[in-house]
Amino acid sequence: MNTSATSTRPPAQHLFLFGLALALGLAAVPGEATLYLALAIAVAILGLPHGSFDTLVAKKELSLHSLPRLAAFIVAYLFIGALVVLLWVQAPTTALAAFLLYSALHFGDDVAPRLGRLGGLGYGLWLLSLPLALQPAAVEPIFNALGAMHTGPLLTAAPFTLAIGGALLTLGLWRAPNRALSDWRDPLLFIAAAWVLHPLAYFIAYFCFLHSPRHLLLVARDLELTTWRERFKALAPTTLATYGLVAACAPLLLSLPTDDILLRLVFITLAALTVPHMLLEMLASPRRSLP
Ligand SMILES: CC1=C(/C=C/C(C)=C/C=C/C(C)=C/C=O)C(C)(C)CCC1
Ligand SMILES: [Fe+2]
Repeated sequence: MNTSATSTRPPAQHLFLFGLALALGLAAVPGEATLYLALAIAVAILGLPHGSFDTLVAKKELSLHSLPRLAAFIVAYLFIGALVVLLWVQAPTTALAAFLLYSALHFGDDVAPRLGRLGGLGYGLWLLSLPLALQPAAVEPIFNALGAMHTGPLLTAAPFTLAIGGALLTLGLWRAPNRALSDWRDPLLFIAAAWVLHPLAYFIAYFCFLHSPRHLLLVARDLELTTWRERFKALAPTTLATYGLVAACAPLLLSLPTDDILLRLVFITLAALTVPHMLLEMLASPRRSLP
C-alpha cells in the first residue's frame, strides 16, 4: 500500500459540499437539457482527466521506458475499452449491470485504504443503489437511453443491494480506527442528495467533486507532481487524446436524440475506460508498496 493511500486524511474532503450546492443550483434550472449539457461538460473537464494520469502511472509502475512498450500499453488499454463498448452494443443490459457492479468496487477505492475492501464495496453499493432505490422512475429512462431496456430486475434489486451496502459500510466504519470525517459524513449526505437531486445532478456532485479530485490528488502525490502547472502538463496530452477519440465515435450515434447521444457518450466512455483503468491499478498498486 502506498503512503498516500494509508494516510488517515484523504484529500478533497470538503469539495463535495461545494459540488452538492452546485447540484442543488442546477436543480433550480428548468428543463432537462441544461442538466445533460452540464453533465457532459463537468465530466469532460472535471471527471475524465482523473484517468489521464494512467499513462504516467504505467510508465512509472510498469517500467515502460521504451516507446514500443508505451505504445503497446496504449493499444492494450484501448483494446480492452473497445471490448467493453462491444459488450454495450451486443448486450446493453448485461453491460449496464456489470458497469454498476465494477463501478461500486472502483468507487469503493475512495475509502478502502481506511475501511478495507469490503467496507469499500459497501460504500460503492450504497452510493450507487441510493438513486436507483429512491428515484427508480427518474433512473429508468436514463438506463433506457443507454440502450438497456430490461432494467426491471436491476431496479428491483436496488433496495437489497442498498441494504447489503449499508451493512458492509457500517461494519467497515465500525472497525476502522483511522476513519476520516468524510468516510461517514458523505454516505449520510448521499441519502439526502439521492432523495432531492435528479440522479444525474447527484452523479455530477459525487463524481466531479469527490471521486475525481480525490483520485487526482492522490495519484499526483504518488507521481510527485506538486504544482498545478506540472499536473496540468502531465494530464493534458492523454485528456486531449481521449476527447479526440470520443469525438471520433460521436458521429456513430447521430441517429439518436441529442440527450441520448450525450448520455451514451458520457457513460459508455466511462464504462469503457474504467475497466483498463482498474486493471492497471490492480497491477500498479502492489508495486507502489515496494521500497
Ligand atoms: C448511469 C447512471 C448511474 C451510474 C453511473 C455510474 C455507474 C458511473 C460510473 C462511473 C465510473 C466508474 C467512473 C470512473 O472513474 C447512476 C448515478 C446510478 C444513476 C443515473 C444513471
Ligand atoms: Fe475513477
